Amino acid sequence: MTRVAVMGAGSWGTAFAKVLADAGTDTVLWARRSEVADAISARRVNPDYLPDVVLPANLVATTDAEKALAGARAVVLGVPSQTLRANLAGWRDLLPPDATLVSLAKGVELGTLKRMSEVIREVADVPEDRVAVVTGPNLAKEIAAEQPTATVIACADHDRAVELQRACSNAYFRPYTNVDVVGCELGGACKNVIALACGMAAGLGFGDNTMASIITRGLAETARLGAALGADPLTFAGLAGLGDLVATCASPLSRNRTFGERLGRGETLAQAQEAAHGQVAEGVKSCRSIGELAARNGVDMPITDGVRQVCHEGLDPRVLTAALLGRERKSERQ
Ligand SMILES: NC(=O)c1ccc[n+]([C@@H]2O[C@H](COP(=O)([O-])OP(=O)(O)OC[C@H]3O[C@@H](n4cnc5c(N)ncnc54)[C@H](O)[C@@H]3O)[C@@H](O)[C@H]2O)c1
Ligand SMILES: O=P(O)(O)OC[C@H](O)CO
Repeated sequence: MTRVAVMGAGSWGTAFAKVLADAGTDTVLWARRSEVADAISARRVNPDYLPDVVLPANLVATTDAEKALAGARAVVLGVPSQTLRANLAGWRDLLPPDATLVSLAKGVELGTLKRMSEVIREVADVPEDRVAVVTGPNLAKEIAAEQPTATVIACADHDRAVELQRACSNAYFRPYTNVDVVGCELGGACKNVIALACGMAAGLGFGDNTMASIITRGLAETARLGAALGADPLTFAGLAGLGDLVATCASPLSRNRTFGERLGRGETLAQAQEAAHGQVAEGVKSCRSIGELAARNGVDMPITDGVRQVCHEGLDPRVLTAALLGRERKSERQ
């Protein structure tokens, strides 16, 4: 792949740009703020998001979207889910014809209930085979520290997925391809909500049995939604499903898990948001859109619904625990 533009110099956009540059791919990183682009150009560091990481010398940073996008074979979108539509609309006229549009975001849009690939197709007016998704157990800070990681590149067009796979394969980053875009995206979006629940459990002082139970039942409700929306059930046993759930639910680096832990310790939504210092915990918004998507498709997602009630209706996490355990008894397969 000749050239890649990464749009968004937050934690993951910056780390993924480093992955591409370390793979030998000609990479340009677009930052919203000139301080960030200047620090990357002058000092090889992104002080706001990855202050301890030295970025590769071959990574170019700019605030000029036109310059970033010119001649790009792939355009990687590294902005938060709920801002993707507006950001992409601003770049639409600059997108190179036939470039692969790649989503890094893990969420479901509020209001439209669309997955990120659906938002991209709609805004950029491109067919599904031009849209890819990168997802999996990918905590940005660990990847930026070059710790070994696998990921999934999902695209309906297998050849495009392989092209991107080549562009980002390096000594510490191993991407697999998958044609199940729906399943991969749902896995990435739903695990943020389940990580909030695991964080709440940790904040309440519960241990590993509780975590394992939430992860496993969280996977069950994610897979139920996937089945209703046409995903391949096996995707949820892979990196985009179980892999990302385990990483996010267990890691103190996860913003979603950390946010949930604060709620579990009794902080309000506003207090937890303030402590997040503007870093995105996608599950806080996506618990609403995923819940609505589930309801629209007649799918029961009790953990997701409980997280929504804690975040947006002030439910006490202890009351949620009692409510989840007190539900009607049933078979594990239901
Ligand atoms: N951080 C991770 O470890 C990680 C890993 C995998 C996937 N993701 C996903 O990648 C997406 C981006 O996450 P991130 O961690 O890079 O987020 P972040 O908060 O670290 O950075 C967001 C970036 O988007 C830019 N941006 C553009 N428009 C914005 C707006 N209107 N509001 C806020 N920010 C705006 C910000 O300037 C910033 O550069 C999320 O969907 C997240 O779930 C993150
Ligand atoms: O920090 P989080 O909770 O957004 O999770 C980061 C990644 O999605 C983990 O794969």
